[in-house]
Amino acid sequence: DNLRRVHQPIGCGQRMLRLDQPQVMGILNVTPDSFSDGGKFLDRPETALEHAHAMLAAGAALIDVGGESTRPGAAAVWEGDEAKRVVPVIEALAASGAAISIDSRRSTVIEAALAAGAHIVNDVSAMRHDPRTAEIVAASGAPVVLMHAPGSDGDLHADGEYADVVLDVFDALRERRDAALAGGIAPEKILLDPGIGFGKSLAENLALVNALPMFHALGHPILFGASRKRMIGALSNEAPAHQRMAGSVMLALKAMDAGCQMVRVHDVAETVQALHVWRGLRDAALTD
Ligand SMILES: Nc1nc2ncc(COP(=O)(O)O)nc2c(=O)[nH]1
Repeated sequence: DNLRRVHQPIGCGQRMLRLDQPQVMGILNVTPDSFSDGGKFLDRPETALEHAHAMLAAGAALIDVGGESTRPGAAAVWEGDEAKRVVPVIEALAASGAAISIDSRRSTVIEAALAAGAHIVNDVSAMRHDPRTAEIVAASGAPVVLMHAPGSDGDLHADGEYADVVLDVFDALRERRDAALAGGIAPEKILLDPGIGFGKSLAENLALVNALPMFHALGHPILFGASRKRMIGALSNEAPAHQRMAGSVMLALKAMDAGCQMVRVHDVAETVQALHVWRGLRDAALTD
């Protein structure tokens, strides 16, 4: 039933999001300082909505709305302000029929986002930051992304101490999955994410990317997010964040080749175009 679970669609409001084809999640950071697109959308919500609709038109299956930058060293934002940033955008997007995930670690923000029309919860702390989150997610029936970050509940970028980063992240995700099940969240509502760039060195991030197929053994859809992250800059003569598109697309394809069900990206049009080529090549490999 693991195989069945990872291939069955997940609920997105009245619609279902198919996971038997890789899906593209478009990033909408409504924050002053997210590391690669900070500040563009915070002070003018209409530009945020335009950008979201452009990503949907370019083929994003859903929009991931975040109001707190998770960049290393980012200033903490009061949860009330975080909610004020994301709720209006989510309400407007939901009214237009878009599929939406809320990228937050705070139960009050998650609660407000779900009430505003978000369909999926994307918690970079894997529901460790806020003890109320599991009960809110369970009660809502919303699918939840559990992402690995080694820091304690506060610091997402505390250096992880790994004996073997792949096995340790695998075990940590299994533990968070089990905690979610114990909290009353159905297995088919859980997606997992290795948390590229969160408390991992370049070598550890690369090991995780190369071992992505292993994470299917946990029996849940895998979300992969490396878009514009520092590992790309580190591998491509320190290209600044906004110049990491080719590397981001390559990593998204690598994840899709590894069977990941969803990729979280800034550059949607380019990723979707690459996905079409990837699908063409894959389908050509199959003879009738
Ligand atoms: N599930 C998930 N959520 C995330 N949220 C924020 C960031 C940080 O990147 P951003 O500042 O570009 O959003 N990365 C992830 C990620 O890799 N996976």
